[in-house]
Amino acid sequence: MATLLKHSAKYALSGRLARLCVHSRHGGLQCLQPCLLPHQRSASTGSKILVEMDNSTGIAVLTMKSPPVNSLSLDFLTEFSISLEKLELDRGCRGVILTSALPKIFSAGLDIMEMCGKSPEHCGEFWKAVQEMWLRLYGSSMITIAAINGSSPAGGCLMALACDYRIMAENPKYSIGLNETQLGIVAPFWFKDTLVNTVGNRVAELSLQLGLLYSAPDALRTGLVDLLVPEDKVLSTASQTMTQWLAIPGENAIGSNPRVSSSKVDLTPKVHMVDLSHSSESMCSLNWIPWTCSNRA
Ligand SMILES: CCCC/C=C/CC(=O)SCCNC(=O)CCNC(=O)[C@H](O)C(C)(C)COP(=O)(O)OP(=O)(O)OC[C@H]1O[C@@H](n2cnc3c(N)ncnc32)[C@H](O)[C@@H]1OP(=O)(O)O
Repeated sequence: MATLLKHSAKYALSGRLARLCVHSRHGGLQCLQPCLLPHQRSASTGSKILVEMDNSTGIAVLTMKSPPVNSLSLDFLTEFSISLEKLELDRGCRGVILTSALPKIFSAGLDIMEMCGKSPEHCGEFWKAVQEMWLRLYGSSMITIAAINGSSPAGGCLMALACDYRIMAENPKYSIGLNETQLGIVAPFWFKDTLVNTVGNRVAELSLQLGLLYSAPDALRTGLVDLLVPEDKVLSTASQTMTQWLAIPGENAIGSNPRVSSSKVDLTPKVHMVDLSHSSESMCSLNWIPWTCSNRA
């Protein structure tokens, strides 16, 4: 039982993770959920995001559940940022695993309908929400791991790139990448910077110029994701990886205990980011919609 409780402490997440089974000392498979005490976990759900927090490990699972494709609408982005902010303010939360409840899709990226025929005010509000999502995720003082259990084009890829570590299902049918160019859009510079920070200049250059979507194996080869695992192991591997990351002593690792206050997080070492507001302006001034923006002649 002690071993099992230790495992429970390690993996004890309500809902999806809590349903994980481990080998007990006695050889059989045991489900962790019955071992969890109610006070160890909490769950909150909005219409598009489910947050499951395990207080014994300090790990939260943030599950996107907005059919059909977890597109990043204004409502979605608002709920996402609020969820992340709440976790950030919860000093017991040290790590966040981002995943999807939808089969085959992590996120389809920005919701195209939000940018189609909308007023400049709406575009501005929407774009601000995109930036807010990225800032919250990228600048988080918690360890963030993307458990990519489906395709993740464009803004979906950006979300994954904003995390500290990416684990993807090794399904060759799933693809990931910043494919904006294929849609006739130029990815904003901070999308580009986030990609460069992960895969380096040359791969980023080719990816962005050609709007490449990588299959899971190719994404691993280029360094776009860090690890491929069988689909049914994505979440459990993310949990194990998180435990390793959280074991790094606090002085050396943002996100370890004691938590660094989010107000003290300095983004500059991670990205050369200046004024994001231009993206909003250019989107509106170009009257940006995917299928009317052409590439340069
Ligand atoms: C300053 C400018 C900055 C610009 C930055 C842009 C970044 C972006 O994120 S732009 C958005 C780019 N996204 C994409 O290109 C993804 C397009 N979608 C797909 O490739 C596929 O839909 C999928 C691989 C995600 C899923 O394929 P699947 O075959 O399973 O499903 P579908 O039949 O294609 O789609 C189902 C359903 O979902 C709607 N949909 C898909 N993507 C989006 C989206 N991004 N926004 C809104 N809605 C989307 C699709 O139209 C289908 O709807 P219906 O069932 O009603 O037809």
